[in-house]
Amino acid sequence: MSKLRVAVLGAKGRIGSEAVRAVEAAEDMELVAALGRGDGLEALAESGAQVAVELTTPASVMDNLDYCLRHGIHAVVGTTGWTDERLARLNAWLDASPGTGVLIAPNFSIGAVLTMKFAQIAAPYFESVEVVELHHPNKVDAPSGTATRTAQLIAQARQKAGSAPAPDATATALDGARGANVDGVPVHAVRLRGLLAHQEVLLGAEGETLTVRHDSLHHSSFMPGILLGARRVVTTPGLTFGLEHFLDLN
Ligand SMILES: NC(=O)c1ccc[n+]([C@@H]2O[C@H](COP(=O)([O-])OP(=O)(O)OC[C@H]3O[C@@H](n4cnc5c(N)ncnc54)[C@H](O)[C@@H]3O)[C@@H](O)[C@H]2O)c1
Ligand SMILES: O=C(O)C1=N[C@H](C(=O)O)CCC1
Repeated sequence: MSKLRVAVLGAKGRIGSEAVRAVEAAEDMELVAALGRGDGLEALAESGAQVAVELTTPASVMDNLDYCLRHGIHAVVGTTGWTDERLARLNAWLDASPGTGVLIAPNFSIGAVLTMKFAQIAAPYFESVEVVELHHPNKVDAPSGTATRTAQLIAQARQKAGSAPAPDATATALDGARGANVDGVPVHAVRLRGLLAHQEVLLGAEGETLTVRHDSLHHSSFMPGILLGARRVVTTPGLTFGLEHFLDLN
């Protein structure tokens, strides 16, 4: 059986360098390109890459995906910074490249995906819910893509259930003290040397609280999700948002 030809973009970065090693170690994959900042994208088409694993920066991801979709190269994207406007642009490119698939995964780790699922299930049963994400201090965006997605999923679940807004009597607050408001859910971002990627969803009701916590302790936690994404995206045209769709969790 022929091997899946995979390229990694952001190959010298924290997660990209781990992805290079994971693809090289996968028996059913061949690493055909490993590109860093400043490397020409033409190496993707010239190498015959079927899938590009995009792990760069919010500033670079759109140009890289534009190239991939113009060349019919599927993409597995871990880079953050997704807005409605960016998703609309990506969907337009996908419409012009029928048969090509893109997976955007706010988080590739199974534990983080399950955290989001558990939070979604629990959210309508508690009056209060807030998200705290904690990351290494080299992270350039806040709140994390995972926390933003978690808050959006919580808000959707509460809206569907007809939940009331969470109680909050705050009348005066320093800017930022109550976190960022993501669809009505407060999201707090901590940046601390020694951490990698962590998240707590705090839920509260009269007389009880529930905390759903996940810790990524090493970048290896993201690798099974990236490899699964690469295997599945080649037969899944269009946009898939969230690894849960490839884990049959929906
Ligand atoms: N979805 C997930 O599970 C997951 C997990 C970890 C990190 N991330 C995200 O992945 C991204 C990268 O994170 P990181 O910690 O590895 O950052 P990093 O800064 O260590 O790595 C990014 C790398 O991309 C390179 N780069 C920038 N522009 C490029 C371009 N045009 N072409 C090729 N390479 C380019 C940079 O030089 C750098 O080496 C961030 O958005 C982060 O939030 C996602
Ligand atoms: O280290 C990072 O940067 C991470 N980014 C993703 C996010 O913003 O959610 C996933 C976790 C690690």
